[in-house]
Amino acid sequence: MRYIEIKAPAKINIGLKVVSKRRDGYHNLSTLFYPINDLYDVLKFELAGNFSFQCDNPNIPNDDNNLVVKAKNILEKETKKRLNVKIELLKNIPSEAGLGGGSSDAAATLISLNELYSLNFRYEKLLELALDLGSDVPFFIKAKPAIGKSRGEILEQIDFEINKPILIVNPKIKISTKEAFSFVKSSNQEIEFNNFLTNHKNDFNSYKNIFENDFENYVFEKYPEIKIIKEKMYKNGALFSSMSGTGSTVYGIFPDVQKIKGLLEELPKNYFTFISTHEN
Ligand SMILES: C[C@@](CO)(OP(=O)(O)O)[C@H](O)COP(=O)(O)OP(=O)(O)OC[C@H]1O[C@@H](n2ccc(N)nc2=O)[C@H](O)[C@@H]1O
Ligand SMILES: Nc1ncnc2c1ncn2[C@@H]1O[C@H](COP(=O)(O)OP(=O)(O)O)[C@@H](O)[C@H]1O
Repeated sequence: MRYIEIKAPAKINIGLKVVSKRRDGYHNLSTLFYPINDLYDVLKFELAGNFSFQCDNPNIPNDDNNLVVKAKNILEKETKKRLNVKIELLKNIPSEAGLGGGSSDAAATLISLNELYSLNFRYEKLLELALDLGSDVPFFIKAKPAIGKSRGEILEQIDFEINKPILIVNPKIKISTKEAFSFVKSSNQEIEFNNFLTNHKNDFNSYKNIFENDFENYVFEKYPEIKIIKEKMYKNGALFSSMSGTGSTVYGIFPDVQKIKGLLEELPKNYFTFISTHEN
């Protein structure tokens, strides 16, 4: 095999509690990661005479600071092999948006190069390498709905599917994850996902009582425009709405696409919007 093309999906966080601050500077989290399979970046890998990397979005780093290049470098260090590969990245997922785009690209690179070069790294080893690249990266190795603990690397996959359309709105406000963590207050509370979902899986209306995002307080106060998006989601019939990750993306689960169309009319035209109907 000389060529691999792969889709790197976005994620949303359904509930995101910052449980406690750790000695290593990171925070323990309690969240449910959910992949958005129909919103994805595309990565192309081709064996070549030397290494090259190209990204179609000029606002994303195209050097060693790109998580794709970092993932390639980590594999070179681990295997002590030069990986002469031509990589192309086509971005669709907004960045610094709480949708995990860069993390997903990094995971897709680990998976693809493992296959292309027959490196034979197993799932557990890939998870370890992924965590060195970022807290969100381990989830994307499988990209299946999972409860995340610790920094996000302790993953419990669960049988969970949202069978309703999800509207994703990004107001193009960039939020640094590091900055958001520096302002957030730890709650010392974990979300009891398994208990709750056993009885309320499809009862999206009841999610708002239990699935909170601890970053909303700080982010909504700094950028009231983001809070307004969530309010508009509910006003237009969302069953559940929340900010994803550290923002600025807000998503809403709706009973039908018709209600979403009404809301789209009300949103500024420069916003990024996407309706996920869960197709691949
Ligand atoms: C908050 C989450 C929730 O899914 O999503 P995003 O909003 O970024 O998408 C993630 O945990 C983000 O993961 P990721 O974007 O990989 O973060 P990292 O590169 O590991 O860390 C960036 C910075 O955020 C802080 N950080 C991150 C994760 C964590 N569990 N505790 C932290 O304190 C640290 O200050 C770190 O230096
Ligand atoms: N492949 C990539 N795609 C997007 N951002 C990247 C990538 N590689 C590195 N970055 C950097 O990572 C940061 C944001 O990553 P991203 O995953 O888009 O944010 P978030 O986790 O908030 O969704 C930005 O500072 C960006 O410059």
